[in-house]
Amino acid sequence: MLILPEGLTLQGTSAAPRGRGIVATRVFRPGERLSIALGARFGSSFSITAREGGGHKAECKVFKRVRAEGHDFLPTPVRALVQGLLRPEMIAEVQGHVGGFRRASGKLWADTELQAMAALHYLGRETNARSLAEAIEVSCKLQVNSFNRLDEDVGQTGLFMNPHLAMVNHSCIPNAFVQFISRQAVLHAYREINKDEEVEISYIAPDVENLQDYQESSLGTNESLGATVEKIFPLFSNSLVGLNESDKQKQLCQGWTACKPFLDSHTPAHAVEPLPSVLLDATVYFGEQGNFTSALSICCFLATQVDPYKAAAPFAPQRVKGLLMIAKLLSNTAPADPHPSLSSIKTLTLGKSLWGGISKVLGKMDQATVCQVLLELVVYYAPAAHSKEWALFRAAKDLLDDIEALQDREMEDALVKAFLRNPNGAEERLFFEQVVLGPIRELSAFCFDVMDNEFGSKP
Ligand SMILES: C[S@@+](CC[C@H](N)C(=O)[O-])C[C@H]1O[C@@H](n2cnc3c(N)ncnc32)[C@H](O)[C@@H]1O
Repeated sequence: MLILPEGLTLQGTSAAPRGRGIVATRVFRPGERLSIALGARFGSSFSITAREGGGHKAECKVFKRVRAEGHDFLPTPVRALVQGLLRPEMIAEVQGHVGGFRRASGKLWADTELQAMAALHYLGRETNARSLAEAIEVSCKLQVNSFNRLDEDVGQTGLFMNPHLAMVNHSCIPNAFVQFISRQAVLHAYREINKDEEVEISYIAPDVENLQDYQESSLGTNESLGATVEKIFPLFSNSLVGLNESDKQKQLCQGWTACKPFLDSHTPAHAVEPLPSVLLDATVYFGEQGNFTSALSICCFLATQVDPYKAAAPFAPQRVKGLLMIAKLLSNTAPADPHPSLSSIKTLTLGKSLWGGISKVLGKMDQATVCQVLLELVVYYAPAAHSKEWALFRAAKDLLDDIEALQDREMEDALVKAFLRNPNGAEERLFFEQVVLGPIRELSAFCFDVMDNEFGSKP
């Protein structure tokens, strides 16, 4: 019997077309936490020598068998299944749709069967029709109900299962989303949720850790890319990981060409894939090269022309990340130098007129004030996007401290504080439009030229 947190109730039956679902019994404000759930972390494929303490005793025997066969590694789905079979109570009430898996694709069913056999083998259990059926059911349950996520300790993919969260149904227009904080999963309202309204998350939203069965590709958080802009780029994309510079360029040229139909149509569709992903990859590419100016104009475009359409809530995690990214890049591009030295090859590859245009905007804008406002927005929205424990929240706080320590900014600081106190006041809006939004829009206008310049011009 599931006992849900205050404000939520379980409705429906597993026989209903959508099965059971979670319904709000009171109003939740946008960004408000609906629940914090502890869950079982399954899988997390790992090197056995690295982390085997602290688990279920029976798992030690599994590790011994794996090692005895000359392996030091158990793939995530098999380890997850081993753990699921050892803790059946965690998944007793969730759906498995075994029939659906059997009917789905040959490969999915063959993988599921193979994983079930491997798990039984390493558990030392006999493989007969009954044990195989049990293992297959547990595997299906894990695939239907687990969140696919990275393990922050080891940086590898694992699964997260919580019986409450497993009851949340999918919507392409969700009213809630899940964020992971250490071992907890936090369910936030994405917009206002009314009493008696069903709580729904998107299983396919790229920014939240997705339910595993719907996740074909993920953005991931591979920290190894973080050498350039203090580990912030990896929060965006990892699809170029492992490629050398020339292959990255080639992949981006292909991606940029694939984007052209979306740009050249009468109604440009900037939030439609592959454009957002290609632009994200391009920021990683430019960032790795130290070409922060190009990365900046793309990030400004994403923040103004893409993210607000992909995620309407201003506290949506990707939007908060985008704001911090712009602030970081601005601090890497200041002060603007109208005559870049010959040594700044990456800047010169932009071409004289493009560089001239961007540097003119950088030269006339008040970069410290823009940074300060963006960082204040990050600090304001981060708790609703995630929590105050979010690395982005702390990074923004640290940068804000640096800005506040700057000398001779009393007037600018007062304007920022006035805006924060009353963002809808006429003068304050004007300040935001002219000092912050204006330059960001101007920088975003160079995005396509920057892309054309590096990845091929318009046909
Ligand atoms: C994580 S479970 C959600 C809880 C589930 N309804 C139950 O009763 O256990 C995912 C399963 O719920 C059902 N489901 C979730 N969202 C749905 C939707 N929008 N339309 C139809 N079925 C949905 C599908 O059967 C899916 O495999």
